Amino acid sequence: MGILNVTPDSFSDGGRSATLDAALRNAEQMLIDGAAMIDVGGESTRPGATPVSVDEELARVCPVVERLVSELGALVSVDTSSPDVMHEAARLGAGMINDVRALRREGALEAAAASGLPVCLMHMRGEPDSMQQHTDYAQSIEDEVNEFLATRITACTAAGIPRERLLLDPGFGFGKSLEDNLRLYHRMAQLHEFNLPLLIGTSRKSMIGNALGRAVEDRLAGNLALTALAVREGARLLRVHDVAPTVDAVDMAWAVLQEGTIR
Ligand SMILES: Nc1nc2[nH]c(S[C@@H](C(=O)O)c3ccccc3)nc2c(=O)[nH]1
Repeated sequence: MGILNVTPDSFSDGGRSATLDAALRNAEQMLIDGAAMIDVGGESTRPGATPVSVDEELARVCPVVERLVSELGALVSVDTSSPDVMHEAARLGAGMINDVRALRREGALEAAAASGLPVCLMHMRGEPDSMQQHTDYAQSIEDEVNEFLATRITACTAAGIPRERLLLDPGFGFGKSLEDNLRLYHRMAQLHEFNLPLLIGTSRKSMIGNALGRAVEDRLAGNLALTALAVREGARLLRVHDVAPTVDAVDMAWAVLQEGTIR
């Protein structure tokens, strides 16, 4: 899963059309490099970021989703917590909803159910602008994550979203300390008890920066190590910025795990 940020702070030049063309070129390259899916996010979940209005998020996301689908025939996931954005993106041909708030926003369960799309449920404690204050957990991090995801799966099935449409994501970096992230990564296979596909997102995140003392632009090697481990632990989707190197890391790990077969 290639990450496509369409927040203005992810493009130095600002300007919507420049952003749109740049986004499409970026997405096309990720597809050429082997991405199975493009994740389009219009709300920067940066801690402390000012919340984006729904209209602004729609203005950023919808033109990109529409062109990715119509011009590139891409499988697009939309990284949003907003019911309106879910609805519009599904209408424009998005193939998956990726919600870092696991459909907890008012109306999100209903919008996701109505969309008929697969949904990735991710664990986050609190809200992006407060999550890093709450990194002390009463119970173990892995039990906190499992319990949370179990409740969200129940909420989804109760809202008419069949569990076969769900994917799970432990939410690395969302309200978690380095120790939490490493411990959770080591126990990732515990999530297989739900028998649902796992999506893992660690690309360029501070867990790599903190573990290695690397700036955000120097975290690729760290994430390739994590990628190989995630493949071994049975993860099925890896949400990354650097698609080409990640495809090699996945293929190499897969060749070992499948004893010599390579795609
Ligand atoms: N499913 C799934 N969706 C995701 N969206 C993101 S945004 C994150 C980033 O660093 O990309 C981020 C966090 C904080 C600020 C900016 C960007 N992370 C994930 C993830 O780990 N899993």
